[in-house]
This record gives sequence, C-alpha cells and structure tokens, in this order.
Amino acid sequence: MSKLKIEDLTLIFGKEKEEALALLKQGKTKAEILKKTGCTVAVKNASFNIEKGEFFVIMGLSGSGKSSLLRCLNRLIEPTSGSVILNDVNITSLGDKELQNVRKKEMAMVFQNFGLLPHRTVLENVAFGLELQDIPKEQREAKAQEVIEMVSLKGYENQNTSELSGGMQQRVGLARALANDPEILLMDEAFSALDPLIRTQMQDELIDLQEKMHKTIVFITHDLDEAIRLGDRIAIMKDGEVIQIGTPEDILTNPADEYVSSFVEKVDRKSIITAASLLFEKPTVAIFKKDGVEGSLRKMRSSGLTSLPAVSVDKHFLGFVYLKDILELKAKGHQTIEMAIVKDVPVAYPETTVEQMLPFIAENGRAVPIVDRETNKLLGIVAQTSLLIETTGTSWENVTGNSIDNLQNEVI
Ligand SMILES: Nc1ncnc2c1ncn2[C@@H]1O[C@H](COP(=O)(O)OP(=O)(O)OP(=O)(O)O)[C@@H](O)[C@H]1O
Repeated sequence: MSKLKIEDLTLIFGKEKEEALALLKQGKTKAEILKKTGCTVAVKNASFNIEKGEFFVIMGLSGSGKSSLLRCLNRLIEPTSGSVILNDVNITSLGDKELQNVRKKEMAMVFQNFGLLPHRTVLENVAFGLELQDIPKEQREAKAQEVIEMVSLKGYENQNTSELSGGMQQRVGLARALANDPEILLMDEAFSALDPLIRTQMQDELIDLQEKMHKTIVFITHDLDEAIRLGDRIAIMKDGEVIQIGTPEDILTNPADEYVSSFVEKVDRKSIITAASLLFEKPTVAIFKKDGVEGSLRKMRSSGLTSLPAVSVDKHFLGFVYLKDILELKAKGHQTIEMAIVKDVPVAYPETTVEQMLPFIAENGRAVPIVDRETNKLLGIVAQTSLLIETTGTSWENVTGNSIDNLQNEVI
C-alpha cells in the first residue's frame, strides 16, 4: 500500500510563479525560466509513490531540489502545484489545524544540523515535541526515556546537548523525531555533518532500528554510497527533476542517463550486484543424463564450453561435467555420464552478491550455478567472466574476446 503519493508536484521560488509555471508547461528549462522570470524551479513535475514501511532515499547533487521536495511533503514549504497524498488524504488541501495534526502525529523530521535546544538536556530535547502537545511530564519523560534507549543514549539523559559530540547530537535528533511515534520519518541529510566513521555507524544503527520499527522513511542524501546502503529504492534528482527511481541494483545496472552513470561509476558494485542480474538472459545450456556421452559432447561443442552444468529431468542441479572427463569416458567406451558428474560444486542463489560469489571462482573456469533456494532447480549460470567484469569494470569483449551470444545457443 502506498503511504505517500506525490502527484505532479512542482515548486517554484520567486515572485512570478504563474508566469514561471506557464513557461514550465511550455517545456522551457530551469535556466530559461530563471532568465525570463527570475524564478527558480526547485522541483519540477515530481510524481512517485512511497510504500508503507519503505526506506526511500532521494539523492542528487547540491541544488537539485531534494530538500525542497522533502519540505513539500509536510508542507514546511507550500508546493506551487500538484499534490501530496498521505494515507489517501490530500494534505496539500488541509487547513492549518489539520496540517498541524499531521505534522505532530504522522511525520517527524530529522535535520542535518540537528536543530536541538542547546541549553536543555537530552531528555528535555527528546520530550520537547510531546511538551508542545501538553502531554503530562511523567508520561512524556517515560516516552522520551524509551526512545533514548532505542538510539543508545541511555546514561546521557541529563547532559546538555551542547556538550555532546555530533554523532550523539544526531541521536538526540533522531530520538526526538521518534518520540512522537510518527509513521513517517523525513530525514534531511541527517548524517552528512558527521565524520565518516560515525556516519557509517549511524547508518548501521538506522538500518537495525528500521528492521524493528518498520517506519516509512524518506531520507535525503547527496552521497550515492549512503543511498545504496540505506535505500530500498532511490530517486535520483537533477535540476529539480526526478530522473530515475529504482532499487540500488536497478540504478547500478541500468543507469537512466549519463548523469546517473557518472555517480554509479564510483560505486563499489561487488556488494550490490546479485546473481539475479548476472544470470544469462537466455536459458542456460545444461546436460541431462539422457544426453549420454555423445549428447554431452555435442552440447559442449555447439556451446563452445568445456564445462556444463548437469541437471535432472525436472532441472534440479546435479553438478558439473567437464569435457576432459567426457572424452575419457568416450575413450573407455562408456555411454552414460554419471561418473563424470562432479557433485561437490558451490551454488549461489539469485540474491547472492558478486562479492559472495568471488570465492567460487575456480581455476578451471567453471561457471557458478544459480539455483532456486527452495527447490534446487537450476535457474542459470554466471560465467566467471561476468564476475570478473563486475569486479574489474571492464567489458565482455575485453575479458573474453568473444560476445555473450556465442556462449549459449542451446536451451535446457
Ligand atoms: N528559499 C529559497 N528561495 C529561492 N530559491 C531557493 C530557496 N531554497 C532553495 N532554492 C533553490 O531551489 C533549488 C533547489 O534547492 P534545494 O535546497 O532543494 O536543493 P538540494 O538538492 O536540497 O541542495 P542541498 O543539498 O545543497 O541542500 C536550488 O536552485 C536553490 O537555489
């Protein structure tokens, strides 16, 4: 179920909004509109859904419109046109009072610069939102204490926040947001001010927390590595436009344009790309027992491969068969291939990452079989060359001197 629906949302800064909006409709660019009207198009026709419980990351360079878009979600900034639907309620048309309620109960924001009250204690900061709602002291402090423990700040309740390190201050920021039990957390570059080690630690803790909380999180970052670590899906923004939305793997394997590619190039793909996206698109060549020695030789010859997976009639993976062993059987006059099936072969599953498959690289160049975790059916094979390409970033032709089509021409 979609928690948030963002429909054709546009945000323009400046006085001549109507004129700017009209020019936008005519297809004029952000730069042209700025020149003609003095208005900045911060968000342009954004439309997408965020699912309940999803960790949704909005990523883009500075000035691409991420913060503006995020602030339109709770109307800290009023969108110029379009709507934001939260649980089927169009919050763009709510009156002040209803909007206050949404902000108090449904959404909470965590800011990059923490936004804490420096002369108040951790406990008071965390309970502050509840205090504004006139929740009795005892009750709000009990709730604050609970979330303080969730973000590992137990023991620091009575410290002034100005005495805390950046990482700890951001824990207070997070605890304050969680104290209201919001359904949606809006996090604006929440970890960007932290040094790299603390930042990674906070990312890990947020991932752990989210596994328990199942909130809907909208997280902004300009860092693709962070987006990939955290996001179930990532929206990439450029010049106010959302130019691609997808899972981290979608974005790495199919960048929508040069801009996205330029980010993606710098990412370490090994831990993200899975066997599923490396599976040969066409069905894998495999050997059945009924193929016998002659049939196996034919399949190896026509595929140009010196080792092939063997499968049962219902395509369960049995092991690997090597050309040299088949030739030996032939020389000895055997017709069945049973003795040539090497059974002790590591298998991967669709969700196995390239990094996890690297130890499977064998000296004899055998491919990695990918099987269904439940049924052990062979889904396909990943050639070692694919793994090398993924780890070195080079092309098929460079590694194999061959094209992928030559490697497969027979169907299981
Ligand atoms: N209050 C404002 N008045 C006028 N223009 C603004 C205002 N806030 C943002 N902008 C402009 O809107 C565009 C989007 O800015 P925004 O801050 O949303 O981008 P961002 O991707 O969040 O960048 P950053 O990571 O630097 O915060 C930019 O061109 C910016 O200059």
